[in-house]
Amino acid sequence: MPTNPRVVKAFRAMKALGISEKQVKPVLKKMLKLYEKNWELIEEENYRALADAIFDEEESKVPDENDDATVSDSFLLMVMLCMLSCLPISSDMPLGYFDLQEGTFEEKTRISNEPERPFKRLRRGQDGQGSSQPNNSDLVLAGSPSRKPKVEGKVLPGAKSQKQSLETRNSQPRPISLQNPAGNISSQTVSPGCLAVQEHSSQSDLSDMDGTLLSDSLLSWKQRSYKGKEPLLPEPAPQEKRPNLKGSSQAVHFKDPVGQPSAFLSPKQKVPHSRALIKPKDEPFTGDMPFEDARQPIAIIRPDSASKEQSLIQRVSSRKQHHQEPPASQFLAGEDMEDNVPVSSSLARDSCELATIPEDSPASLEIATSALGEVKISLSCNSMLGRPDFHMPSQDELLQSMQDKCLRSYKILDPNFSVMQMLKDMCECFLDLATDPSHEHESQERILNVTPALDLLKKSVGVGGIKENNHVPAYVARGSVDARHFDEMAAFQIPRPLQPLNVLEVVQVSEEAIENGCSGSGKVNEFRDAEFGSLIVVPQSQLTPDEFRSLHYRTDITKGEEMVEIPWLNDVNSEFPPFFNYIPRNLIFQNAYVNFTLSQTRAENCCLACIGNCLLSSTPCVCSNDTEHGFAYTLEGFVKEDFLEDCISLTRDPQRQCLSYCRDCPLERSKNDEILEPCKGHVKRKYIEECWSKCGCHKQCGNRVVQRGIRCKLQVFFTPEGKGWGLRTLEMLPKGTFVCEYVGEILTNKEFYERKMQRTSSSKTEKHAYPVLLDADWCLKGVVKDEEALCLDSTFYGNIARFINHRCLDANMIEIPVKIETPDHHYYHLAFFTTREVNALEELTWDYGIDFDDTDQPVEVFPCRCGSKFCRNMKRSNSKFILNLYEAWG
Ligand SMILES: C[S@@+](CC[C@H](N)C(=O)[O-])C[C@H]1O[C@@H](n2cnc3c(N)ncnc32)[C@H](O)[C@@H]1O
Repeated sequence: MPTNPRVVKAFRAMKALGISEKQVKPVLKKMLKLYEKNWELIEEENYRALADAIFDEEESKVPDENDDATVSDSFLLMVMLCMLSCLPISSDMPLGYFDLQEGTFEEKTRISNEPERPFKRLRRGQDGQGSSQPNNSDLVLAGSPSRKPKVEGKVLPGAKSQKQSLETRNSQPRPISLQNPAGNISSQTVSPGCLAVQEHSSQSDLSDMDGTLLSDSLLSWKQRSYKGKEPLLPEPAPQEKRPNLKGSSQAVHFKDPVGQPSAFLSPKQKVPHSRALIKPKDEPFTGDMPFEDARQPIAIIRPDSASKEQSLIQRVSSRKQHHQEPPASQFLAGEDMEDNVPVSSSLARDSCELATIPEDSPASLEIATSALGEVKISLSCNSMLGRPDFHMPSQDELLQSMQDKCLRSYKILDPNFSVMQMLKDMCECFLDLATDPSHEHESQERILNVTPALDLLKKSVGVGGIKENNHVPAYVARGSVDARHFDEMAAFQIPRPLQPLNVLEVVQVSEEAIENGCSGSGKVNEFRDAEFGSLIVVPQSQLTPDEFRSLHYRTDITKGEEMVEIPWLNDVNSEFPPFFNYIPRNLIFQNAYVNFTLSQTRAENCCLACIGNCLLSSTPCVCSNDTEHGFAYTLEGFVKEDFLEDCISLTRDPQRQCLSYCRDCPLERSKNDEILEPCKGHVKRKYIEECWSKCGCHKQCGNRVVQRGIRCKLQVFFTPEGKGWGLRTLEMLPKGTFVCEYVGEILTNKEFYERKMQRTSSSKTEKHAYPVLLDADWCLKGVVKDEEALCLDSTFYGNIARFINHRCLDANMIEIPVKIETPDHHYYHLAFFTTREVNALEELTWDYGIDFDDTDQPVEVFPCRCGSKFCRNMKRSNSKFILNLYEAWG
């Protein structure tokens, strides 16, 4: 339980709305971070901000169209929220005794076997079990059809008066009625927190409510939350459908659709003893999920809105297609450009609209939309024209400034909040930043980053079809700004085919351009001089410096750091691999305590007396002590079958998997939260111990596999399933083959969280690699110190493993901790070995152990496209899932 009384109060207030602690916690945490623990902002208007944020969170979950209960749930929440604005919540109000009047909102009977969406509000009965501790009852729950109590009552509650409402709430716990299998209604007292229920006190309340609940605020909620969905807000209940207000008037009626006691999988409940929360998912798996990478700009806007009707010629971007189309047209606007670059008539849109915000500020905003729903926003900060102090603010600066402004001015929850106004403010922020001398240095750097790419474009005729004279200032033309030139928007690029690109030539030119100093202010002037009327023309092909590098390392992404070359290939689209610094070994970022000293490795921990190959010795030396039956490797260099199988079953087999729980979990501690969560458990693992420099054996000793580095022929490739880049083998790999190690920066978990928070607060959207915890040892000793609670982050520095994608349960690789230079276990290497024979060209995968339900974890959850029949992020029936699991593990 939280000890902070403000946290308790917040929980209490939300509970009164039928929102469980489990729903509140993650959102409250985020808000505390966002508001820098400014509780006043959270507590304002009876925690309206908090309720709003929770509501948004629920709304953002993948909608299940068939789940009518979801709509009902959300609807109830809306209603309650409206209530909240009229009814102050008292801190000493008993929890959970709001009743829902028997009424007329019918929730359709759930007949499907599908697991339910994790709408937690109706499942508070299970919340108490919500920790991730293994729960024997889970199997039963998972195997049985999930059912949800049917909420019969749907009368909109009323508040006759605040006083009366409070009295009602402060009265004794009231019974709720459960409809038994025979359909009789029996009353029984339900403990607080069992169900989301709604308050009313008398018939007159109801009369009031018919008129009052469908108030503006509720309607605005409705509009906000249920755009385009089926009746979200019922008409005011017709008189004849009004509930019976007699004896049971303060009761909630549930009806179990099939007359069985209801059983639910609470979101945190796990299918038996699974390390990685093997549990059928609620999110529908659809093959047509939008691909993040398919973002494309769509239009050119003429800042001069007078000629807007002729000025917008749009380029088709087919977001739904997986394969991006080759560039079919140039970007242009205005008659003067039409001859220069042909535009496919089929690509032009008839129904484009251009909205312009009135010119009453130093900046103007134009929004172009098409019938296909594509939108382009153009900010024209007119007052910058000709200003000598103009410089380009970074996107981070701009967003941060905008964020501050939102918090200050709007406090986010202003019901009249207008995005248009916000965007106008954004123009103003831009203007402020662009003319603030204190940011000038940074901005210059940014310009330097941009210009080589532009220079290249100028020189490389044929790249994306840009003609010699058609390239223009990409980010500034006559005071108009195109956001794509913030480097955050690098992914937001126009697709260009690789084929016509003469790679060598491009790289040469780019290097030449950089060497010749074709960057910086000189270029800026050149751009300013470019004559394109008042158009913003976006060059069709832009290579960022990172892309230049990627091209350069096309034949070896490791930059020569490994024994083998690892090329990359993209035959799906024209995306380049993300830029990162290739390192073949882990590097300490800053505070991690990793001691590699020779003196630390005591004589009794290494095989000083060995010579040659330890595996050939008649008695295994001390370096095999960590493994039960001698060395872990065979003479051929593979992990031994029994050891490997042991490792596999420890992580995959529900019967064998074993989680241990820290008393004081460093992971939770590192979040620096007011509300400390209990440890979520860490998988117990087996280690391999390799010989090291202090040992007497040869470098080619059979007990030195991981430290000798990558030997397999690998390739980084762009996956066609929408997982981004992946790693595959170009040769057949026998079972137990060492593939590579997970290499990255060694961070303390505190450092990692700080990094994560920075990324969140700066709204960075770049894709990043997955951090892995080095937590195998955390529960074996007492309290792990912060500087010893480590993880590896390969976002900025890493090796080839940063491209390995996740596969639920039956991945073809497994990660095994390998101890090499340090005798203690808080730092170790994480090595990938094949779990079976892997064919040439097969993608290499591992199970990240991710819980797709848990948003409060170090890693960010993604919609899984692993394709495994054990996928934990797929909608499937419980029974089939369990069947698959038992098929796999007997
Ligand atoms: C370690 S990176 C793997 C390389 C990544 N695909 C890339 O393009 O750089 C992890 C990220 O890859 C993506 N990813 C990995 N496995 C996936 C899967 N099974 N389904 C969908 N996306 C996946 C997610 O975006 C995840 O955050």
